[in-house]
Amino acid sequence: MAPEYEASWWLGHEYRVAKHEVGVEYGRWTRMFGPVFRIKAALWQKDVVVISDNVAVKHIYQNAYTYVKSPAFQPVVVKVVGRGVVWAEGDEHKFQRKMVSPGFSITAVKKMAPGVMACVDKMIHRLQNDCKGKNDVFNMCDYVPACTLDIIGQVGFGYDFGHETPEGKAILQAWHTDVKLFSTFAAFLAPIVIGVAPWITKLPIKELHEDSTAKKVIHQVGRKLLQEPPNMDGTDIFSILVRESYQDKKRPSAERRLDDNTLLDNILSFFMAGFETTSGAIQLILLDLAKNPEVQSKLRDEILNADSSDVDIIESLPYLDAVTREGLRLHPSARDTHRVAIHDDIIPLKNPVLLGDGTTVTSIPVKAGDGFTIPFLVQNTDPSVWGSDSYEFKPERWMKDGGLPQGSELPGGPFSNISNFVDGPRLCIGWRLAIQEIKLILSSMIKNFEFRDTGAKVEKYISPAVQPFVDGKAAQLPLKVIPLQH
Ligand code: HEM
Repeated sequence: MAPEYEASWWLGHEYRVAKHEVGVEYGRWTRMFGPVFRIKAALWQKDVVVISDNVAVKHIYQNAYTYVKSPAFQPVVVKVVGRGVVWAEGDEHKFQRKMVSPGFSITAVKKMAPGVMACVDKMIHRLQNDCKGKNDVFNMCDYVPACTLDIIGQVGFGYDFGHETPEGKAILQAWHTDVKLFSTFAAFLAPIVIGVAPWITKLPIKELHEDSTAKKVIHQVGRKLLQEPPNMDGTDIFSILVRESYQDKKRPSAERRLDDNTLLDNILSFFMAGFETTSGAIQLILLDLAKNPEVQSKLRDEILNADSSDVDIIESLPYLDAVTREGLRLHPSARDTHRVAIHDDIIPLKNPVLLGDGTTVTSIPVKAGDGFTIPFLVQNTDPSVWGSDSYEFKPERWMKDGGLPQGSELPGGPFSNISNFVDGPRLCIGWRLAIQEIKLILSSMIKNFEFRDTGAKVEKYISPAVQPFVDGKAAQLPLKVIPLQH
């Protein structure tokens, strides 16, 4: 158990976790107590087990229908992302996941590359136009999130959600408001109160029932598109999913198809799960590059030498690849994920755990209702696995022989064995698209600009995904931007 004296009498250890930078408290306690320990939950709820033992975490992910997202938050999830794949559990999840997967296949994501590039070019031109002097400082949060939103509009819908369109403006404005709100004490407390008293979500309070701005916009645009015949050549996710269901409608198929509401809720889920996560990771990698000018110029040399706009060539540049892997390792887009067991089970452990009573266990007995929190950054930066420089940004480790730990020492998952996209039946469906976006955005930015650190102390907090903060203000990443002529 994390030290009792560090817990607030009514907020447990949870508020301490939220008040500190992402991963700091989990990391400190893991160093003190090992990869399995308990913390006190807020409002006198059951203790939560914080677990970064890789074998245990894999077990939790692989048994995704035993370890579910907290049912108490479902009404909140519905409000934000609707009843799509992010919300669904059990058989409904299996069904929806199968139906939406064609939208994220290797072939589908490859075909999205020109759309992604068009949005990246728009952002590059915008930043070039805004650069007046040689040493201008820009808040990257005004540029990168607008670009990743634009990308999801393009690849999700084949629709322009650029920052200058009314729809894009409405979603970005709502996002800025939400980011500020999420970092407040009230936002910390609200989900916990809902967890304790789920009936609160049924109270006749307008704000609890009104759809989010993004939900309204996406459904409005989607309904218009659904009136039209399916686009049989469209490479966007919406067209692919409509086509799939359209073909199903014509085929005498026993399989249920996605109804229009579920289809639109899924598109909404891709927006919400895909735009802020990707933009946060890109921004924090840009900060690493600004703080490490020699890495930045090595990367620029590689990009300029390749001298190519061919997406396949850019995506396979070895140093860009190493920068992407290292950047993601250090900057998971979420602080943690939480699961609740719906029936009794036994979780195996990689390393035995010494209990408070002096006994040692090699597995954890689980009772229905037990809660587990998996801290992403702790998993990616374990010094006993990555070495004493585990917190440092060193892309070279991905390139040199023997620079990487054995796969069996790492969390696992679809990309580089790092924790960012989780694993098992609920692993991030958009991970290939995210990697493509990160590489294409970084390569264009580094080719066209030099980024320098301003000396501002940038910190990482959850709001609701990991965000850069300066002086307690959310969505702040000031960087000196110097346009380059080639
Ligand atoms: C760097 C970028 C990204 C990161 C780090 C990331 C991370 C994650 C994580 C950790 C989860 C699991 C959450 C949980 O179960 O607690 C997840 C799920 C999901 N992600 Fe991503 N994501 C990224 C980009 C994207 C993109 C670009 C899309 C789509 C356009 C997307 C769509 C989804 C969806 C739909 C789920 C739910 C999957 C399911 O439950 O079956 N993500 N993502």
